[in-house]
Amino acid sequence: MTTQDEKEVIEVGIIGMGDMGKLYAHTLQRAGWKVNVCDRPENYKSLSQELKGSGLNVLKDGHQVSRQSDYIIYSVEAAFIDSVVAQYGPSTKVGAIVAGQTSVKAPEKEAFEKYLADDVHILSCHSMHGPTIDPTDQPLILIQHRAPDEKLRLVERIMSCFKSRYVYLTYDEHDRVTANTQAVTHAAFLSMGTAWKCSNQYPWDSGLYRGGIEMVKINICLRIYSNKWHVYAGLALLNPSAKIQVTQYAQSSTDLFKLMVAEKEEELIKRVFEARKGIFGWEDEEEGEGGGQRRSSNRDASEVIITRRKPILMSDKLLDRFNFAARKAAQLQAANGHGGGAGGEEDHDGEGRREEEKPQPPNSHLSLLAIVDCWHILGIDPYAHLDLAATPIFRVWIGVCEYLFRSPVRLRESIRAALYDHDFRSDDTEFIVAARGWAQAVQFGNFELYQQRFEETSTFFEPRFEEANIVGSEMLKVVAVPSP
Ligand SMILES: NC(=O)C1=CN([C@@H]2O[C@H](COP(=O)(O)OP(=O)(O)OC[C@H]3O[C@@H](n4cnc5c(N)ncnc54)[C@H](OP(=O)(O)O)[C@@H]3O)[C@@H](O)[C@H]2O)C=CC1
Ligand SMILES: O=C(O)C(=O)Cc1ccc(O)cc1
Repeated sequence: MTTQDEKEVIEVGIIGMGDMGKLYAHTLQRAGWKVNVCDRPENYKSLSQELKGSGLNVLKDGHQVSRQSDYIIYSVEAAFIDSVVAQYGPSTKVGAIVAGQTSVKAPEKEAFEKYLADDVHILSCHSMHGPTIDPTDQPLILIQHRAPDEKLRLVERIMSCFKSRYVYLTYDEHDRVTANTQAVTHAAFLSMGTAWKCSNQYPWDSGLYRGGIEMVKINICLRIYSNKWHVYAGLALLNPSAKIQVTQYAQSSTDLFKLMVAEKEEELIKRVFEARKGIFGWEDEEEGEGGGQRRSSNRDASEVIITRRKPILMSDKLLDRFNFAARKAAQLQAANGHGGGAGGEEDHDGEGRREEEKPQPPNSHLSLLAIVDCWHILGIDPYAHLDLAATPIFRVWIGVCEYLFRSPVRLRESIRAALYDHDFRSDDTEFIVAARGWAQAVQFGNFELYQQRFEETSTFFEPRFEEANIVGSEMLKVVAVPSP
């Protein structure tokens, strides 16, 4: 049967028409598949109204979707997966394939095994990007858990319209990898946000946060806080591996901070440079660089260089580009009468210099030193994850860490600032408290506590979300596409 013939007979079903469900439903429908969708029964009327004329077949509930679809994707909150599959799973059409979009797979696997009859296949998925990112070239994880190869081929044909890059993992591999890539990365950005909120100061107002790395920290942090808390809570609290990573991140931050306040210079340098060698492979005073093995053909060579060892993800030029995007967004925001700040300061200082020409103040960059230390202690190779399940945010995160660590001069400046520049002490103190607080929230597994922590900070930053999302999108666009 050709794919065109398959489109006549195969029906795709989506249960949960939130952001990801809608992205999937519209993309699949545009590719010519018949798509049955539903949200909660109480949303049936409003959803039917909203999707009138869209070509999507809106049904009342998950029973109806399950009974008539050949490939069903659950796209609901991770915390609800058990109860939703318990409800609709028994209605699944005989021989159908069932998948979940859930960001954490342990509860999904358990629910599918518990509630799905033996005559249905389990072949799950996870798009490694948010609903506003172009799925082209992004990793799309496929998990062939209980299904023959012919069903995998069918799923590949159906999903080909996303133009994503298939990555084949088991359920358990998925959770280990995403704990390393997503959970601990989010913990770092969530901690920055909480720390700034507890200092009761927007970082762009204090004058301490200028320059490309700062732009990344601020805008990605705000991007995360502008999203739905349940996505981050689910993937951290329900992933058995996430506790280890997030706890170590808080521990690494604390250990480094203690060396900083005690001004133990030698010990701090030793620890940071050991982590540098372990993660990036650069010897003590060696300037990390590509080695020029192979260059990406469709990019500026200074932006992405494929090396024998590791790709270089971030350059001065890219960071400058972020600064530029940030200034543009700030101007736009100011023009719209909303102030303007998360994107950077005015174009010129009193001396007529453009922002990027002003000397950049040194920064302890504790959050970056801590993540590299954390990867090193846990034996995580972040580069190995680039080919597997890297989200755009994770790529930006490795990129800025690599940028800081690449130059021994830059790294030593940061260590010096950490030890002797007390301007950052109070923010770093808040950061430690925040990192430990987030680690506890994950250890306790308490959704309410997580939601409360998340919302307290997101409310603080809300006025700047629009601006930060413009800049954040620009950053992710530039770094997001995996190197060929
Ligand atoms: N957002 C992201 O960046 C990504 C999210 N994911 C994962 O995808 C899944 C969906 O996320 P996302 O779309 O962002 O979240 P949303 O909150 O936007 O969507 C979830 C939808 O499922 C609905 N729902 C809940 N219970 C039922 C039910 N019994 N029957 C039908 N629908 C139901 C929700 O309704 P209600 O709001 O009333 O509860 C909501 O509309 C999550 O598991 C998430 O982890 C994966 C990749 C990226
Ligand atoms: O890139 C990130 O880490 C995001 O924040 C977006 C995201 C959230 C949840 C997922 O399951 C996949 C991607």
